Amino acid sequence: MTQSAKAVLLDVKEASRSFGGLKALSEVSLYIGKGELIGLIGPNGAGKTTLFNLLTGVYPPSTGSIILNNESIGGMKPYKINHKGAARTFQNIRLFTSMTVLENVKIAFHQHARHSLFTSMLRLPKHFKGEDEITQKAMDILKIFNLAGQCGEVASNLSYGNQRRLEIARALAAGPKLLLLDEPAAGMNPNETRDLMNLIAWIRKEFDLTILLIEHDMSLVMGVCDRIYVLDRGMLIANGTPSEIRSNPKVIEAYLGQEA
Ligand SMILES: Nc1ncnc2c1ncn2[C@@H]1O[C@H](COP(=O)(O)OP(=O)(O)OP(=O)(O)O)[C@@H](O)[C@H]1O
Repeated sequence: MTQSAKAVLLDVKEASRSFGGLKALSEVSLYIGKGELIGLIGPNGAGKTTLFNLLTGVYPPSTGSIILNNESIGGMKPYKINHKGAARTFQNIRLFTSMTVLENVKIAFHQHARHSLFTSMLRLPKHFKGEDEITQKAMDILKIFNLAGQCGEVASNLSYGNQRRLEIARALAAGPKLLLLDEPAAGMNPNETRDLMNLIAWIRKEFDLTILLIEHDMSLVMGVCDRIYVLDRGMLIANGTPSEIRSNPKVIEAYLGQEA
């Protein structure tokens, strides 16, 4: 796909981020077209999570611009970027572990719900209607992730694989246009990983999503992504289809360097 062939949802231009003397990202430019499923790979410390942190407002870029849906979001607060349509999951799962599975998803809906604090505080009829609607919507999402049967379970009681799935369910509840998944299959066994990848491909279509996926498992990224960006030591060293990336000498060198 060329950049002009499809509407661009995310456009990153020469984004850099330094931490003290360390340049974690160096003038990275990339785009993601609406509806694409894009992989982001690179050796340890390449800057993948830092890029996610810039895209979701954890840190502002030191220089450069980030455009989401034709709007500049670089340096916005995380909740604002979330409202603009970008939701993420984390490398280390971040659930409300003492809340139930259902509550974890409902919280994300509440952050986007229309009923006001005023109606909630006064417990007006509109509040209860809104609450019922949110419970129903949360249950619908949990069903997709096969977690409805465990909706009353405290999140920390779920298996590791299910906690990862719940985190994705929660991100979806925010109604994102762009879903950023940071190693969603980390710690899963091969069967869980395969199921998760099928699910990601399915939700992409069902929810009309654009997805950026960080993943270490190369065969998994190659199998599911339309295009792949490769970072190494903070710089973008390649961009292409899975087969182009597989045979790219710079990519092979970066990964061999890691093993050495
Ligand atoms: N908040 C921070 N303060 C200082 N240095 C940081 C910070 N965040 C990231 N870095 C550094 O920036 C570089 C890139 O880190 P980052 O976590 O983005 O890499 P990564 O590609 O996600 O790595 P991994 O695959 O190991 O998760 C590393 O050298 C890291 O130590």
